[in-house]
Amino acid sequence: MKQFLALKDFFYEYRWRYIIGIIWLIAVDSLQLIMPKLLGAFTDALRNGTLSTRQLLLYIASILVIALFMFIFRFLWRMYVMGNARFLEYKLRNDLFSHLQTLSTNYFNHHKTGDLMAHATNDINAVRMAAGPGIVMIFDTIILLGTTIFMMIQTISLKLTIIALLPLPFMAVVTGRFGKIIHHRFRKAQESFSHLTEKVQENFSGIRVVKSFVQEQAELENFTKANQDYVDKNMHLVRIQALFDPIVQFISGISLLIILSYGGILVINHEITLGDFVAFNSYLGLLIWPIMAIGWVINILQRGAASMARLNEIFQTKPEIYDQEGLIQPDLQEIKGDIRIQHLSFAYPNQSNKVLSDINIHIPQGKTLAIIGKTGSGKTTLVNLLVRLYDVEEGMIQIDGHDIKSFPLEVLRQNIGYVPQDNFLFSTSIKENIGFGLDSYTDQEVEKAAEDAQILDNIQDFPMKFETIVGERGVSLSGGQKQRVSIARALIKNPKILILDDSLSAVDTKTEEAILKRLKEVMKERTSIIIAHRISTIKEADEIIVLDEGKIVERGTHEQLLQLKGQYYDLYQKQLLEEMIANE
Ligand SMILES: Nc1ncnc2c1ncn2[C@@H]1O[C@H](COP(=O)(O)OP(=O)(O)OP(=O)(O)O)[C@@H](O)[C@H]1O
Repeated sequence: MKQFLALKDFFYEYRWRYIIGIIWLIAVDSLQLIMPKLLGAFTDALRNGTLSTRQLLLYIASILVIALFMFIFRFLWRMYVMGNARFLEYKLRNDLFSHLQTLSTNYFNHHKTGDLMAHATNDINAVRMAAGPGIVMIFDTIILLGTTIFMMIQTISLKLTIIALLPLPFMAVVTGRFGKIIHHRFRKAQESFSHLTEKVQENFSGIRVVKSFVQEQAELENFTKANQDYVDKNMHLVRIQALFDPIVQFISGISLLIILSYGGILVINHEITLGDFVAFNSYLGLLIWPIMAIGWVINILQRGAASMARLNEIFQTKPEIYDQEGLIQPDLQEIKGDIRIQHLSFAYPNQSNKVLSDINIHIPQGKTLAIIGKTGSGKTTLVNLLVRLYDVEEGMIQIDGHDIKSFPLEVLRQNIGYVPQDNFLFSTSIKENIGFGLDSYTDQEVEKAAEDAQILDNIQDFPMKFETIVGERGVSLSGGQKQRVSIARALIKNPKILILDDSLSAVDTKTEEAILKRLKEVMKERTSIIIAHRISTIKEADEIIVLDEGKIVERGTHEQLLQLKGQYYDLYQKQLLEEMIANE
């Protein structure tokens, strides 16, 4: 249970709510104990024929008042204790989300989104159950068991109590065992459900591929299989749940049988009164729940502890990229944009082969560097290192003469406008997508960024203009429109460094020319890095480097590279030929 130590601050902060909740719980339990005695006295008075109308009314009034107070106190303890559990759930989920946000890209490369979602739902839920119903059950079980048994022995009969309670430990064992099996089967059903939803989600987001490959029938069969599996797992669960109730009823039935037979004899022998017999019966009814709860509470706490252990593991994971003490210079709050890369070599974490080898580049402030090269040659990796999605191990990247690790991470990233290759858009309006990186922005700023990215005309043509919702991952926009919204999102930050990773590949050459012309204007004072496969995108750059298997194999201006008659020249010739054929 040491896993819960991580929550000690929460329990301390909310201790009064717990204490007050438990006081209300004790009040409910105490009132519950009066009921059987009242019933017993009522029965005796009935049997002896001494019950007057006034007394009858008094009994009715007492039962009503007790029931009313129990109603109020039950409401109160639930509000306090269960409410606390909800606060804990809220805090844990928030903490988890904000911690996950700090973790590095590499962490997400190795952890599936589905697993992270499971932590955020199932694990947090299990901890909530332990911190709410779990705690209540512990107290309730102890209080009710202790006091009820005390009342049975003290006010009725020790012998009858011992004999009647004999079958009940079996109930605790049965509940514990059943609880485990039910939980296991429940988990299996949950997993099957996750698989089913994953299938559906994938099918719908990939619906264009499914349709164009005429795979509807095959997909339907896959879905039916997954759906069948889900129903099978649920039937498995229902079977065990259906067995559980009758077994509990059976065991409590045995106790009842003992009371009827042995208690009956005691009444006949005048060792206890008929009222005692009735009261004893009611006490036994009160015991069923706490005894069942022993098994449940053990399961709930075990499950909560296992989930807490999984969450603790995430909380203890440190981000790989962070502001390192000793390296960081907090007063570096500005970036001008002079970039120098020296003897940079890089391999991805836990990989032996180098993706970049001995890279040396200098991009003076305001100049443009273009990177071209085959797929997989390391272009994206190089810019990922510049925005510190990964950290450099060998060699150095400097901005304005300082190692990039000396800049606070936030300053570094705020000053770089990065348009990544995948152009991820959020399923919200175009306006919010463009303003994504800013705390506040005006409509004019959004329009200006859209204009600079040459997307303003397109947006004006949409009926909802900037309020157009782009659909999940931006599906309702064309590839080229998505790219330009992503560029606008980078430009609105007014970055000192702009990085375009293959960001113009989906626009036609005319639009590309227009964007580049505009960008030239916008980026006059800024440093730019443009990655592309098309020479038309990069030929105006101040320097072009050609990457091949992580090494710079050629470098210079467009003209210089053509004169080299190497890879760049070959590519240029090939693209010229393609263009000619396309124009014919
Ligand atoms: N997260 C990663 N973990 C391990 N290897 C990676 C990772 N990302 C990329 N790589 C590998 O690094 C190499 C360079 O990839 P990179 O994405 O930098 O190439 P690229 O030149 O940008 O390619 P493209 O033009 O297709 O975008 C590739 O061999 C790729 O498989």
